[in-house]
Amino acid sequence: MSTLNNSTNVFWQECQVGKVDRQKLLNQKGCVVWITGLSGSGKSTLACALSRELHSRGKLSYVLDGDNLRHGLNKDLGFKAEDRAENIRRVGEVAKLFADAGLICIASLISPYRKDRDACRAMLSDPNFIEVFMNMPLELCESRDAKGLYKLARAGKIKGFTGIDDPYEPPENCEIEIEQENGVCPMPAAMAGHVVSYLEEKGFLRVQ
Ligand SMILES: Nc1ncnc2c1ncn2[C@@H]1O[C@H](COP(=O)(O)OS(=O)(=O)O)[C@@H](OP(=O)(O)O)[C@H]1O
Ligand SMILES: Nc1ncnc2c1ncn2[C@@H]1O[C@H](COP(=O)(O)OP(=O)(O)O)[C@@H](O)[C@H]1O
Repeated sequence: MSTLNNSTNVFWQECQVGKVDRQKLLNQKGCVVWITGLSGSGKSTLACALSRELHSRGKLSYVLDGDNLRHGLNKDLGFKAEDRAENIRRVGEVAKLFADAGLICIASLISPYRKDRDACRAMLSDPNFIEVFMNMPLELCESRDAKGLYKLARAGKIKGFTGIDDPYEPPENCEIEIEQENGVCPMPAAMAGHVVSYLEEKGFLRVQ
């Protein structure tokens, strides 16, 4: 039986130290960089390169990777649509906490359904949710097949695999799109640089 929506008679507790104080301490603004795309599109690679680049600039970030979270927080969830929705909802809530802590939270999940990603966007105030679309062709992702999962999906040994027999709905209004240039995928450092430039331009890497 579901116990969702059972939190009644609970009250919000305020604390004297708030987000603005934490941001001053860190000299940065908390936000969520949400990386979406097919398996093998380079989400984790970008997340790590971005976290490394921010670290080298003295900026505090934390990566929430779909694969990793499914080892703990989300180990009870599978890949049917409602499980993916709950996966995204939970990660959205955790990312919101990290952003409130003043961190640049980097979430890298397939997050294939538009409405689930949009619900996360709605959870945060809009400029603080930066959606990055890894727009890599299925053929490239499948040719990489770092984990051998596409092969298993093609052989029918994994059912409901994103891009094969489960849909991926590309974003319609993402803040950043990473694409191949002349048929070549940008290097990880270049992809990270693209996101860092955006964060810099929008004022997330300082507190005035
Ligand atoms: N059916 C199916 N479809 C897609 N992916 C699958 C599936 N089964 C297992 N995997 C592995 O799970 C990783 C995706 O987890 P996510 O939490 O990011 O998925 S989702 O956002 O809930 O759709 C994904 O990791 P990445 O390759 O890093 O994307 C896969 O390794
Ligand atoms: N920009 C890139 N250039 C070359 N290879 C890449 C790039 N991004 C990712 N890869 C390679 O593609 C594979 C899948 O990348 P990964 O980051 O694990 O994707 P995802 O997290 O979306 O599943 C890995 O072997 C990785 O080294």
